Amino acid sequence: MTGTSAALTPPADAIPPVRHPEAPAPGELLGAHYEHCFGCGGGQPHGLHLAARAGEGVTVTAEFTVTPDHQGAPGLAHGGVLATALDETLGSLNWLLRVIAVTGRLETDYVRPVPVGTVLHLEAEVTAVSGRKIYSTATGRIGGPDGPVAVRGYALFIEVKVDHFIDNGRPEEIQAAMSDPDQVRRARAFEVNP
Ligand SMILES: CCCCC/C=C\C/C=C\C/C=C\C/C=C\CCCC(=O)SCCNC(=O)CCNC(=O)[C@H](O)C(C)(C)COP(=O)(O)OP(=O)(O)OC[C@H]1O[C@@H](n2cnc3c(N)ncnc32)[C@H](O)[C@@H]1OP(=O)(O)O
Repeated sequence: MTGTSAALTPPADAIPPVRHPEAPAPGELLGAHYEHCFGCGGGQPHGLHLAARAGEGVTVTAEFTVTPDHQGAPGLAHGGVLATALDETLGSLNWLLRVIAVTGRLETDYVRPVPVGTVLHLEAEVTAVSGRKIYSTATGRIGGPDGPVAVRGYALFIEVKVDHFIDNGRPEEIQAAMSDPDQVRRARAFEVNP
């Protein structure tokens, strides 16, 4: 069984997403949005180290290698970790819109078990935008980019300002991020929307 709830159905006045003119070219790696992000950061030893690449339009592809650190049942990926992979891939789409957004709702279908050692091939696209609401979907395949679907994700992201993090994040990490020129550059890039 698959499908999404009413909250993930774009309203009638939703519009197609618009790729930002300065979005990375198709094929370009997006890079981590934060060094200590569990989904994409290089500074998390047991993180997913998910690497997303811009696609055509408002799409991305990403790969995630399931390691023994990601198990739920013996030899199988934990469902919450797979949801994280979907969340991270879906979240990276917002960089192509140059919008900072957080996950409001994420729904998942688990279609096939994902063994340790698997490379999960993810693809995601923004399907619609309505005001601050960004609707997107993703699939994760095993055995190759054209292999069988193992997981599907459907999400609603909500646009926020940088202040969302500054006001809510623990001060230690916020201070460290604000002292990191790369992080500040990335945060500023979001703020110069045309
Ligand atoms: C130098 C300092 C550096 C700082 C860092 C700078 C840059 C960082 C760069 C990138 C980082 C960006 C994101 C991280 C990326 C990837 C990680 C993966 C993604 C995540 O892991 S991210 C963490 C998990 N995520 C949260 O931690 C969210 C917690 N949450 C909230 O913070 C609020 O809840 C919020 C903001 C979501 C909304 O709050 P709000 O007050 O702004 O807006 P409001 O409630 O009015 O909602 C507006 C419209 O969305 C609808 N709506 C809202 N929520 C809904 C739901 N759940 N279902 C259905 N509809 C929903 C309403 O119904 C309304 O719809 P309508 O307009 O039609 O009435």
